Amino acid sequence: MELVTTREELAKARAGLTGTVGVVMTMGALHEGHETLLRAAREQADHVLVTIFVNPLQFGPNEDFDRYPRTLAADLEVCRRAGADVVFAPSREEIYPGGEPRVRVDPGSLGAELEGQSRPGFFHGVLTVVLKLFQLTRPDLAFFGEKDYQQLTLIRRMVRDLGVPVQVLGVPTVREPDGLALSSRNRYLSEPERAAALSLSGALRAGAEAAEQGRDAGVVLSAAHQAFGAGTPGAQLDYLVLTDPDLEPGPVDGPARLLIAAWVGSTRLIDNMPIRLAPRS
Ligand SMILES: Nc1ncnc2c1ncn2[C@@H]1O[C@H](COP(=O)(O)OP(=O)(O)OP(=O)(O)O)[C@@H](O)[C@H]1O
Ligand SMILES: CC(C)(CO)[C@@H](O)C(=O)[O-]
Ligand code: BAL
Repeated sequence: MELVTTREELAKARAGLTGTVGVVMTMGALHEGHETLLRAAREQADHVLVTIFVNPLQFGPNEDFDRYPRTLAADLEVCRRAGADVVFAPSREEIYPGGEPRVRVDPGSLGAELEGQSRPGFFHGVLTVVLKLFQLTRPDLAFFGEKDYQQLTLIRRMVRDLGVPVQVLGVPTVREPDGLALSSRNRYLSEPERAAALSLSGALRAGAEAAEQGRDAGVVLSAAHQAFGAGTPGAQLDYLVLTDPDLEPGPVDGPARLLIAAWVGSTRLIDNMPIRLAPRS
């Protein structure tokens, strides 16, 4: 496995990869969720390229950019174990040599909703760096987690709308045995906060169960709200919504997605689950 930190080194390493290349983009602090993405890439592409970059552009002024966990040595071990060929871990200057870019990718109206409402500019930052990393790594396949479902949806839209020559593949969310979605930010949680964080997956599970019992969208959503309220105290709801699986506006029917975001202490967590509503008669 080769570690490269400059665009020039990356270009050389990329030129040496013959066959198909799968990319896994990360902000480091790798966990079993990332490893699952790496394994999916290993299985479906001839070569695996991992990027590790904590992208300042997607953090708001009062967010956790400075304290975001940076664990490069351990991350490289995970990448090696998962069979990555190349790891690109650039500095901020390497990605943004002229300072922060003035031209950014516009995520459209969905970029201002849900995550975008609480994190203004977040998706401009995400899509801009993802597009840049696509250009630098030139992958055939790109793997993103469903845990960040709105991000995955917007990356698919960008690829389609801007004609980026890459196939985007979504990987289902990896969870702890008790249901908590793995996330690098789980490291911030104290023990009582970790218990309160279970309210997110608990709410989604309650919604999914109501849907399995044939309940309509309104009942599914209120079951999820009730379960959230009944969880260990300490989680503050940001949003809990039931939407179309492509996050398109309009009535929901059949396949749908339940999405949640909540604050647990000073940590903001997100989660989501696929839901199948009985067709309305
Ligand atoms: N539990 C998970 N299951 C599947 N994929 C995941 C999971 N957690 C993260 N990913 C995916 O890994 C990729 C890199 O994500 P990132 O490095 O931001 O990790 P993260 O755990 O989501 O971090 P954060 O806590 O900052 O949200 C993204 O495509 C993300 O969706
Ligand atoms: C896609 C990504 C690597 C862009 O910085 C980031 O948003 C993430 O880790 O999900
Ligand atoms: N996991 C998505 C990146 C972020 O929350 O900043």
